[in-house]
Amino acid sequence: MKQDVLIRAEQLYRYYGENCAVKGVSFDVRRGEVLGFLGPNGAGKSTTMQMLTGNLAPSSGQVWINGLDLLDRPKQAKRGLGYLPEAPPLYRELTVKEYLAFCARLNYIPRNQQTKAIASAVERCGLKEVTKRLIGNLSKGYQQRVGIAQAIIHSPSVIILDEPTVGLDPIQIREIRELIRELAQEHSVILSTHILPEVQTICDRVQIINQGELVLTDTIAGLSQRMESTSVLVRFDNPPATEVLMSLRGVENVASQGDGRIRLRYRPEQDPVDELVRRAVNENWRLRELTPERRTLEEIFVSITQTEDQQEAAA
Ligand SMILES: Nc1ncnc2c1ncn2[C@@H]1O[C@H](COP(=O)(O)OP(=O)(O)OP(=O)(O)O)[C@@H](O)[C@H]1O
Repeated sequence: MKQDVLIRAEQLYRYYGENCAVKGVSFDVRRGEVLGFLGPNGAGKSTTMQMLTGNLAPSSGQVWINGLDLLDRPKQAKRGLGYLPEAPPLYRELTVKEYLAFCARLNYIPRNQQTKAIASAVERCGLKEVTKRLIGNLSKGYQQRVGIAQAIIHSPSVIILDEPTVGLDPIQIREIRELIRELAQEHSVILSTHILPEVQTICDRVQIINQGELVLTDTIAGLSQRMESTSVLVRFDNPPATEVLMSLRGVENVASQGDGRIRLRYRPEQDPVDELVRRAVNENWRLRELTPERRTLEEIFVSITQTEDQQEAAA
């Protein structure tokens, strides 16, 4: 396995009784990468995260962490991993410091290095002011920071965060995202989420899972490209016939919007705007408006994760 692949999942399957929740999921996470694992509720994100962290046995398939087979050598393999589950395992009756000391022991950090490891996690997660407070009395945002601190206390090469901002208020969300970005400078991160902007703002690469299957893997730059315009809204005082617009190179669909505007959809590699403007001038269509439309990430997500019937029902 190449040195810079920190996690490799190969053909992971997981059944719950008859229900196949994860179907043949394979991917790599490389050093320095922030991978967004995106999918609607029930898509199989948590099940996959639990298999990657050794908390749930796959029905079949394999996971390697830093080249170590997770099923064959679970103890050694897990040392390279930090995990923040959807419901972090916090002890509300302990102080932050007591809890992190407990986590340091759980992660087999040698006794003479524990104080340093705790101080570093406290510093990096912005917990300095609250080390003596009971976890149960902290705000949800601070509790999430404590959850992240326990995930990084043993300096793992990969951190897996399952829905880290769910239930937080907008300011806390912004702070936790900022913290994740900082952590990403030293660790590879897998971020499982159903929140699209989270992926856009934090990740380098995204994978979309739907009904247990990976349906898209792309870089954030590639995703931005998919969002580029493939339609344009136009309005003419002297509109040509629909057939004329249909005959423009690249145009696939012409739809009147009822307010005098017309939407032209075209193939991504064949932008018809230059020809349209030229002909509008030459043939006196009296062009009054021309607005390129961008697909939102949300639309791409819906088009990938819903069937045509579902999209029509939602429209
Ligand atoms: N312990 C379980 N027993 C039976 N079915 C389960 C169990 N855990 C999950 N499932 C089912 O497996 C499928 C995938 O669930 P999973 O929790 O992995 O999805 P998810 O993408 O993490 O969704 P969410 O964001 O809602 O947590 C769902 O159909 C769910 O009902």
